[in-house]
Amino acid sequence: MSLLIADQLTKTYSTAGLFRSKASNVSGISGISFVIEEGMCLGILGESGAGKSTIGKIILGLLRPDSGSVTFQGTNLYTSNRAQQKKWRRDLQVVFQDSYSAINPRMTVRQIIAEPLRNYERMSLREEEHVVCELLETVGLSSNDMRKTSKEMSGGQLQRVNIARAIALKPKLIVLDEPVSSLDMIVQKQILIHLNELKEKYGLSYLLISHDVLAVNFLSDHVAFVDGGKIVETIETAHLFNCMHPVSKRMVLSAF
Ligand SMILES: Nc1ncnc2c1ncn2[C@@H]1O[C@H](COP(=O)(O)OP(=O)(O)OP(=O)(O)O)[C@@H](O)[C@H]1O
Repeated sequence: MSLLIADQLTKTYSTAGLFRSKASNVSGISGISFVIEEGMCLGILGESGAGKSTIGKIILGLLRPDSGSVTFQGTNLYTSNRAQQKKWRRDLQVVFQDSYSAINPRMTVRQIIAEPLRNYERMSLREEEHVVCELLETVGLSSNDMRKTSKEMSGGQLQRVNIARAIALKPKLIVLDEPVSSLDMIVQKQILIHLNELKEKYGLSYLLISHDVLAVNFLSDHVAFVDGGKIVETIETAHLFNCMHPVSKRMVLSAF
């Protein structure tokens, strides 16, 4: 069974025009279908306005599609009952682009990472501290970082904290929404290498949403190119240079 199946997702945004009485429809996404298998990374690659964030929000259960379905571990996200929702919220995690805004600045690193553990696991404070230490080491930070707040960390360190939090409950799938876009090149590479190691170590699956061909090329097994709200081409990353669609070609050629 595939881990996640997105089937014919469509979302149209309507905005009421300032001087118009009728609502006017503007673009969104249409007919978006893809599958993510266990242990695999699918990259969703597209230019600004292509529809990437809309797809990400729908997959995370944050934006109901007009039509189509998202099936995660055999459960339809938008018709699931409370018990099923609790399970998929645990197994489906996210790392966003902007590590600072994703984190409450008053919380310590320990509190940030422990939050999902407190929501889902019953453990003593001592056990919690032990797990947080292990998670910090897993993402290349030190247990001494536990008492720091986000203000005392760099963007790259904070993105590692976000990753530690995302893997704390041993999820099946992580949506990575432009996870390295706000970081400098060297830190980008470090984080991508780390995400790849975690994928191998824990058999994690990723949905990598990005405009960055190099990041997608590094981490993904398959790439779906999105343009104008539609998937225009899906290929194995190993064959990236054989892409056929003009938009895919333009993106690939401009990156290398
Ligand atoms: N809340 C909204 N109201 C109206 N239109 C929207 C809304 N959100 C997105 N859109 C439109 O839907 C289309 C897809 O937007 P989306 O944010 O999914 O693209 P994107 O690929 O994530 O872009 P970017 O990389 O710039 O964030 C765009 O044309 C955008 O203008």
